[in-house]
Amino acid sequence: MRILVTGGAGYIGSHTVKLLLARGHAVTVYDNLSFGHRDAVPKETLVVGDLKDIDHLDQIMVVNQIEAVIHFAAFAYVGESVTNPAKYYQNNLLNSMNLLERVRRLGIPRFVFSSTCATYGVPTAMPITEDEKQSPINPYGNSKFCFEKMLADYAAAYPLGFTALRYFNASGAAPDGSIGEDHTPETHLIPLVLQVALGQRPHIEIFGTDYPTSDGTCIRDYIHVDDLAEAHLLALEKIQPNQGNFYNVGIGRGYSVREVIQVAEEVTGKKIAVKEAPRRAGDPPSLVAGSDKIRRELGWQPKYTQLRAILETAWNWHKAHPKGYGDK
Ligand SMILES: NC(=O)c1ccc[n+]([C@@H]2O[C@H](COP(=O)([O-])OP(=O)(O)OC[C@H]3O[C@@H](n4cnc5c(N)ncnc54)[C@H](O)[C@@H]3O)[C@@H](O)[C@H]2O)c1
Ligand SMILES: O=c1ccn([C@@H]2O[C@H](COP(=O)(O)OP(=O)(O)O[C@H]3O[C@H](CO)[C@@H](O)[C@H](O)[C@H]3O)[C@@H](O)[C@H]2O)c(=O)[nH]1
Repeated sequence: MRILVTGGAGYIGSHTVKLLLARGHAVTVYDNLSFGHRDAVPKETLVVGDLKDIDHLDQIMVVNQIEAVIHFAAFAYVGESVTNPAKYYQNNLLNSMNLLERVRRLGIPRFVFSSTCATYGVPTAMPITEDEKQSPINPYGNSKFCFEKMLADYAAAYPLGFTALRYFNASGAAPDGSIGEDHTPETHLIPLVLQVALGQRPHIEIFGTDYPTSDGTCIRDYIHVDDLAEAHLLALEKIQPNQGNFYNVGIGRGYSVREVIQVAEEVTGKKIAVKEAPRRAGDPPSLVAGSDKIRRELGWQPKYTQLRAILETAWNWHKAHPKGYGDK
């Protein structure tokens, strides 16, 4: 398939591009490199461009005879979305909407969207199934939720098929050590913990120790980035015109912030200093995936089911690339 990957030079995008290429697809990456990295993708695949330059993007889709779009490009910091919602609605909703409209007009039949468990807000039951009411508690989650609705309306009215994958917490790195997680600024728990292990930070702050969880810290479902990548390939194969599907993608087991730190100490063999800090705005206490639907309907099966194995791949990447891609 000839596939456009927006945000393909980013963390999850680059791992998906690697898998798409390995499976013989023709890939065009469209990324403005605001967070992505030139070295994260083969240079012949990369078009540097911004989603808001919609005519440029349209031209790229026409020239490359695109048959499917995987849409990763977005801003993804939950905390920042609370203080700067405009930035999130502009990029994640308005720019996405413009892309979707061009996709429709060009008659491109397949669209895969990076959604998130942040669309559920504070769920009523755990693990979270796709039937859970979506009630986001931060602007980031709202921006993704609105776009899901737009996709559903488009698929009902037009010959477009889509799959929205609601990722839980992406983590880990390619096992061959070639690509990994490098955000500037870094706000994600696992890379920050590993930066402490590398001696690049004095301690990790634990955001909130009074949550209604087993040890008072937030619980998340950490899913290996290659297992996420595989979900995109399976989704692409199954998309049908006029149909839309929503799937949770997680391993179905939650780890608290303290547990992540403990496993990181085991994997790295280093003591990780911690500092207890107030809660971060917009964080739900616990998010764990019920992913039966994607297992059943797409035959998806995570290869990484233990945090330890996930952290080992992340640690390999961070040890070998202490400055990440070194371009920011
Ligand atoms: N990381 C997670 O745990 C997680 C969980 C759930 C959902 N998601 C979603 O998955 C997607 C990818 O997340 P990620 O962690 O890989 O983030 P990332 O920041 O590494 O990747 C996003 C990419 O999009 C690009 N981009 C952003 N705005 C753009 C624009 N206007 N034009 C062109 N390119 C643009 C960035 O340069 C970057 O390369 C996002 O949509 C995010 O919301 C991520
Ligand atoms: O220095 C830190 C950083 C994070 N946390 C906590 O660790 C957990 C995980 O945080 P983080 O790694 O920042 O991920 P999330 O905020 O859960 O967000 C990620 O996962 C979401 C799905 O859960 C996605 O939608 C987002 O795009 C993605 O950034 C949260 O409870 C944080 O409060 C800390 O305690 N200290």
